[in-house]
Amino acid sequence: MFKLQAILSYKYIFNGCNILLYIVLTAKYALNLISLVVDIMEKTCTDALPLTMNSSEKQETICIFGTGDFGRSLGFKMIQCGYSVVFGSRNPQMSSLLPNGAEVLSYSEAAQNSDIIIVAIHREHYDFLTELAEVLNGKILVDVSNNLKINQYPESNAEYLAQLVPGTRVVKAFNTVSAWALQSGALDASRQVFACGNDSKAKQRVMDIVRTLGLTPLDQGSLVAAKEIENYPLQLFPMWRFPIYLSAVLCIFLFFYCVVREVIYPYVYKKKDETFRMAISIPNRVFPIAALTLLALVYLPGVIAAILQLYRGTKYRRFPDWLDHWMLCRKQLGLIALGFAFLHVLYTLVIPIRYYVRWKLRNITVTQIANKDNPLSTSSAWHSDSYLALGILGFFLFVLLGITSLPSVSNTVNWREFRFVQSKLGYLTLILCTAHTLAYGGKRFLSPSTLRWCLPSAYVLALIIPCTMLVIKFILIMPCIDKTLTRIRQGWERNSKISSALNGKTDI
Ligand SMILES: Cc1cc2nc3c(=O)[nH]c(=O)nc-3n(C[C@H](O)[C@H](O)[C@H](O)COP(=O)(O)OP(=O)(O)OC[C@H]3O[C@@H](n4cnc5c(N)ncnc54)[C@H](O)[C@@H]3O)c2cc1C
Ligand SMILES: NC(=O)C1=CN([C@@H]2O[C@H](COP(=O)(O)OP(=O)(O)OC[C@H]3O[C@@H](n4cnc5c(N)ncnc54)[C@H](OP(=O)(O)O)[C@@H]3O)[C@@H](O)[C@H]2O)C=CC1
Ligand code: HEM
Ligand SMILES: [Fe+3]
Repeated sequence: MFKLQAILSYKYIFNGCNILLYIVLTAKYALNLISLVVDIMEKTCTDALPLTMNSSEKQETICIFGTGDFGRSLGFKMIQCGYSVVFGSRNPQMSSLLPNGAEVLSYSEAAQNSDIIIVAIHREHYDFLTELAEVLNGKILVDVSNNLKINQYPESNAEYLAQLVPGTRVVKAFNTVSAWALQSGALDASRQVFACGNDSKAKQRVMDIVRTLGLTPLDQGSLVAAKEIENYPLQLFPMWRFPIYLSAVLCIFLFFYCVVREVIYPYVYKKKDETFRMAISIPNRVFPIAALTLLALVYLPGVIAAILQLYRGTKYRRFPDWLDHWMLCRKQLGLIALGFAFLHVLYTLVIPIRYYVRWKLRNITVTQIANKDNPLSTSSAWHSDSYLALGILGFFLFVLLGITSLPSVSNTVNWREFRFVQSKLGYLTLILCTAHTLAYGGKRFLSPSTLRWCLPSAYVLALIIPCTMLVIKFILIMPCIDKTLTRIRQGWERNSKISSALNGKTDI
């Protein structure tokens, strides 16, 4: 008994010691943690110091020519960021519209105050700058101008400015940010500022200013790039145009195809009014078919490119323009396809609450009650469950592809991971969606009873491109062909081998 008590008290003491030790250790870790936090805070504070010092250092004077909308907005932003701003104007009186703290002088007086001059004037009014050539000599002129039309002038505005005042160093920048966004602070659109110029020091200084204003400079090279930069704000979704036209044409064609089969045909033969199908049934054919076809068209150019490379025996020859263009708008094609797949899923979700479907179900129930002998068909249950499961899995991967194409996500994965998702999982998505459609068709596939005016069911059309493409892809990944293709992609050339062999023969 005593022994037991002794053991127990020993155990308590031991436990007490353990707890004490635990408290001491916790306190020690807590102290360590606090000192670590203090360290980090001190470090952050000292790291923050140069920033505050920088802001006092950057009391640089910038001259802005033109007191119009853009000049004023840029001046406002620059003063906010700690620069001192001098405006050059035809009428140098201080207007209430100009930002507080700015100075307004005549153009030539203003130019003498800074070696960076932002020309916030329309190109049509640049002529007077030739008179200021002497004052402007050696200075950095920043051309911010835009045109009203793409390729409006033979040369870019920035190159024109450089020709007009040859002694200056012209840099193109800021044309992609709007006056409104600069002033309201709501830079929702784009923070990117494309910059180009022949003098790299001048370009770097302008890019430093861009950075200080909280924008992101993107170096586009020499002044030759100015034309492209000037066209950029005038373009309206250039990479989206072809995918949008293509999907519109596809949807219109499919819609009329289904109307002929499912509305006009029953009306002509059975005098039945089935026009209500145009609201949900037909769109729920058009959208999934368009989604599957567009998804196949995302992967088709890769297959065509591979065939071309195999045929040519080299990767060093350019693809035809149409293929290049097609390759470049695959992302947009894919995202439109994803949009259509979403529509298909939404239309599918409402199927059970449709009046027509409920009416049909009621009728089926009544007939079932009449002839009670209607056992569960396991094969039908398998059929419907399997095509639905394939659709759900396909849709899941489709959404995954869409998520990885968001810049915030794609920036966090490396190139190999991105290719894996986009290429490998992309093909898997295509296989699952094609299998979903094939399984949906089931035994009815190509059965003559489904033909109406010789037109097959719409989903048969949906399968043409994906199936053809998958068969070709399957052939391309056969080891013998894949090996040649991989060698070609690694730089091997068939002709150079033949020619070197020939050279070898002549040598002998
Ligand atoms: C929802 C959705 C979102 C998408 N988002 C994006 C996106 O954000 N960004 C994007 O780029 N695409 C996106 N796509 C499009 C598509 O997923 C990708 O373009 C995908 O990489 C295509 O895979 P692929 O295997 O056909 O082509 P790739 O892997 O690009 O190959 C195509 C062809 O390029 C050539 N090639 C490939 N590698 C080499 C090499 N090393 N040397 C020489 N030639 C080579 C070959 O000829 C090859 O056949 C999206 C698609 C969908 C459905
Ligand atoms: N507004 C915007 O959102 C953006 C504009 N830009 C570019 O910025 C430049 C200025 O645009 P914005 O401020 O909107 O235009 P505004 O018409 O509002 O201003 C232009 C300014 O140019 C000066 N100017 C000099 N000479 C002449 C002249 N002969 N006739 C008329 N004006 C003259 C004027 O200033 P003063 O009276 O003081 O002499 C005038 O206020 C343009 O090249 C434009 O393409 C670029 C990106 C966005
Ligand atoms: C959650 C995912 C999905 C579900 C639940 C689903 C469900 C369905 C259903 C119920 C049908 C039959 C529609 C009808 O009777 O008219 C159908 C057909 C079809 N689905 Fe899906 N689907 C899904 C995803 C997808 C995806 C991602 C694609 C392709 C990109 C796709 C392509 C098709 C096609 C082409 C048809 C045949 C259309 C027709 O001719 O009627 N589905 N799907
Ligand atoms: Fe395009």
